[in-house]
Amino acid sequence: MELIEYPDGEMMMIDLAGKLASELRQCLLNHDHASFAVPGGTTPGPVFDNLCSANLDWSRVHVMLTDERWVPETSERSNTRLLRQRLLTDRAAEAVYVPLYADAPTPEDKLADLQEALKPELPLSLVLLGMGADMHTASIFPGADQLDLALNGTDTLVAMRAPGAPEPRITLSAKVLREAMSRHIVIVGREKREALELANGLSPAEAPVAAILPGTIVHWAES
Ligand SMILES: O=C1O[C@H](COP(=O)(O)O)[C@@H](O)[C@H](O)[C@H]1O
Repeated sequence: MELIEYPDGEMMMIDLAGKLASELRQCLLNHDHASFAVPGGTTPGPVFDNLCSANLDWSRVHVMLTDERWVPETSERSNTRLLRQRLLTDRAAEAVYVPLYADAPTPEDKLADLQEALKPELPLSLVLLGMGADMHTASIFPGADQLDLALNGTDTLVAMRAPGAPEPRITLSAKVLREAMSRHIVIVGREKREALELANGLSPAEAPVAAILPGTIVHWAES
């Protein structure tokens, strides 16, 4: 893992958006499209605000989430809602959106269909991830019912429930995240920095983020 420390969060979000844009441009030079997975939650909004106006051929960028909470887009908890409001706007409105949610009572109802739709996107070109203070990344949570499948299985997507997650989740598996061509994590705050350092010495079963740290660039700012 490589750790980049920034003097402040605003600078980090601008710099990281620039790095992601330049990786996407580079990828589009050599491929017909780029598959780009991004997190939800509270952290990535400002990265999206800076990235959505980047000058690149967004019509050849396929954007998807690393994980989704199984709630409709009308919910404040919907990661898709965040993505539509903050990333798939301005120039990035031209991007192709690959959904990780469909209207059905449980993620298991749509798992096979969503997984099928992801096939042409693999391996992912570029992944941006978040991390919780409990050391989960995407929706791979410690103590989750399908943790072993998400960490060690060969499926692309895993549906799961976890003590730390208020609703059912669907998540890209550790295998898909590890096989991505390029991987970044963005975190803010002392608590998450300490969690990251702790995770570095733990097993993925204890600290799921540890499963994808090797080869990952972590971007951190204190506030
Ligand atoms: O629930 C989630 O949590 C993680 C971390 O979120 P944050 O609010 O602490 O930044 C996020 O990366 C993931 O996509 C999301 O579904």
